[in-house]
Amino acid sequence: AEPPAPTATDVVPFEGAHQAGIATDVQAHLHFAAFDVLADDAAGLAGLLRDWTAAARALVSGRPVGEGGAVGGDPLAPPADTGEALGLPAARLTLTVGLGPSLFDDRFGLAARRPAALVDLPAFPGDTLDPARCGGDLAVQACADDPQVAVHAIRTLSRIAAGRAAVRWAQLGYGRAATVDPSAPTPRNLFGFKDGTANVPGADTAALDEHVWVAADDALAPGERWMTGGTYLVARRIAMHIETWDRTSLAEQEQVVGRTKGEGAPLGGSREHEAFDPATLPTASHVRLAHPSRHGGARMLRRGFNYTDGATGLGRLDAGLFFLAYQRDVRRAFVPVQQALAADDALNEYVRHTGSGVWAVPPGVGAGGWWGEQLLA
Ligand SMILES: C=CC1=C(C)c2cc3[nH]c(cc4nc(cc5[nH]c(cc1n2)c(C)c5CCC(=O)O)C(CCC(=O)O)=C4C)c(C)c3C=C
Ligand SMILES: [Fe+2]
Repeated sequence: AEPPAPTATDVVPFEGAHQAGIATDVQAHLHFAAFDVLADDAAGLAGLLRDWTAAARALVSGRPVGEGGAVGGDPLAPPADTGEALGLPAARLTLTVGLGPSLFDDRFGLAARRPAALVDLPAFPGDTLDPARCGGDLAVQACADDPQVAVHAIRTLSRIAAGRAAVRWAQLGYGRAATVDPSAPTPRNLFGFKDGTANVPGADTAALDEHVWVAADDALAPGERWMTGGTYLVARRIAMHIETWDRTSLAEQEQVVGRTKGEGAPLGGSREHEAFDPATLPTASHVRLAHPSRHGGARMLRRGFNYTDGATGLGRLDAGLFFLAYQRDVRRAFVPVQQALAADDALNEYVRHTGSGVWAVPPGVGAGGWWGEQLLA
């Protein structure tokens, strides 16, 4: 039987000034993958990104990829599409691509095109990073309301990349651990607290222009002007010691975060979205230390997901937050905020950073365009 036609509300437009999957209302599921590029020149890299873009156009509209799709091609050849999303809706799938610092080396002749803002993240006190969960020449964030749709998308892109790029590490996530839609109920992280209350709203174009999108007047050097309209992504896989947290009193939990657990109100207040003075919160509380007032007004768009990856082997669940944050300049947002948190955050007793990456996220794709064309065409 023919798969049902995708409905308009199911399909997030692929083309635009900025890539989809950033200001887009957060979907319920994530499959994130970092890739090592195997192609050995810029033409090979550009070819991969063109092929990925063509596949992405089909995937986000709920169509199978390639000639003949999953079941309509040559019966003696492997199907172009793997088939597990046949009959599933487009599920608001978005695919968002990033280019890592390691891409800007001699392999592709891109050293002079590396944006100054694409810094290698410094080591932060307390980091316990696993190199097998760090870095990547490329990253793809697939978000969808159906986990199988997100997994099909990453599987398809990695299949198309055969011989040109290989998955370095990947992460599944669920439960929209942060929201960008202030009118939606704020989702909760695995510590049971609302997460995303003070986020940059995805519909607030002025705030996005100020805090998320790279602007033409960002003093970009000639070689890095391709980033205009783009943004920078930081990913951190943060293990949360939920068993320790679950033995902590409610009062202590609220002191650690700086907000109430039920309503999500700032401590001393009563409503989630009310204004507050961070100086009135406990000194080492997470919200006080992360607050823009301590960081020159810098904000980031948080788009993290909860994860649960089985058990640690030490009788604990391997669970946490796959923190994703988009910002105009990591040197002004993630880096100073994480420096403050790593030094003093009361939450540190309960969390460990185990994976990390930073990527330049090129601007959106126009009609007939492809990911990264501003850099590689
Ligand atoms: C470096 C940036 C941040 C990391 C890493 C981070 C980890 C982290 N956060 C929570 C839980 C909450 N965070 C909240 C607010 C909040 N967090 C950051 C930054 C990082 N968090 C910012 C900038 C803010 C907003 C501060 C503000 O402007 O008020 C909250 C409160 C609700 C909300 O506003 O979203 C919670 C809860 C966990 C559990 C965690 C690591 C596992
Ligand atoms: Fe936080």
